[in-house]
Amino acid sequence: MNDRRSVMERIRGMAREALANAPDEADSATIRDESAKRIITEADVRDLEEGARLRIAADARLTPLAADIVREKRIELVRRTARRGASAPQVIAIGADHGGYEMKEELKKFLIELGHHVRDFGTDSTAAVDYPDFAHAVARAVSRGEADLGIIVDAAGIGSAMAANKVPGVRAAACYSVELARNSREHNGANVLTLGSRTITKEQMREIVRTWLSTEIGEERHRRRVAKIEAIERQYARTT
Ligand SMILES: O=C(CO)[C@H](O)[C@H](O)COP(=O)(O)O
Repeated sequence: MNDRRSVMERIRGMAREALANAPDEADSATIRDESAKRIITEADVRDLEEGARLRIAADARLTPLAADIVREKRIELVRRTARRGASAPQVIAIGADHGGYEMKEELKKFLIELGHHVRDFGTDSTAAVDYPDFAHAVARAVSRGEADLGIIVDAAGIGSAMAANKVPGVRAAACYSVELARNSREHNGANVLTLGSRTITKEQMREIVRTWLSTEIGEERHRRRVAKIEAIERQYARTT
């Protein structure tokens, strides 16, 4: 039974990945597709014609020279954005305190249904614990690259965000709605989501998580601002 379920999950995951990678109708006129690259260099753009369209990954960066050529030749960059609900399988670290334990268990089932790999950092019951311990464990996994993203649940979702945001490289956002979830990814590149089990229903949790996972950071201006957040972090980083 478990084998059958895991085969079904893998098939669903592959279908989602294929959908996410399929070209958009609107992209059929794209002259070149460089969406597999994270860095677009001069070599990728120099032979494109004036006004050409170039399809690139949502989080791709352009070297200064490539950016100059794009500007000069008025090349249209078509950034690829993930379709709603169509995120590729990822490793997601999850955690909760006693107030978030039950919702964390629902969340775990939901993430597995979506085809993601879950690393559960506890807690494992409704016995009272301290949320910073669990928020820290999830945030550290994201910071070290042991998980792609993290989701933490406590009663309000606020304390866990505060704790997680102390960990270098973590941008945790407490989201109470689908709109905030989308905004936290598109504008702020949030890599940790915190939820308040007493502020949302299980159905809202699923919609918030689905949206959060299937939204990527958007336009150049948002990435520039996130880079500034990172620069502030570096400014205060201890060297000893
Ligand atoms: O929401 C939280 C942090 O943001 C905690 O879940 C909340 O503070 C726990 O409180 P209590 O010990 O009274 O259950």
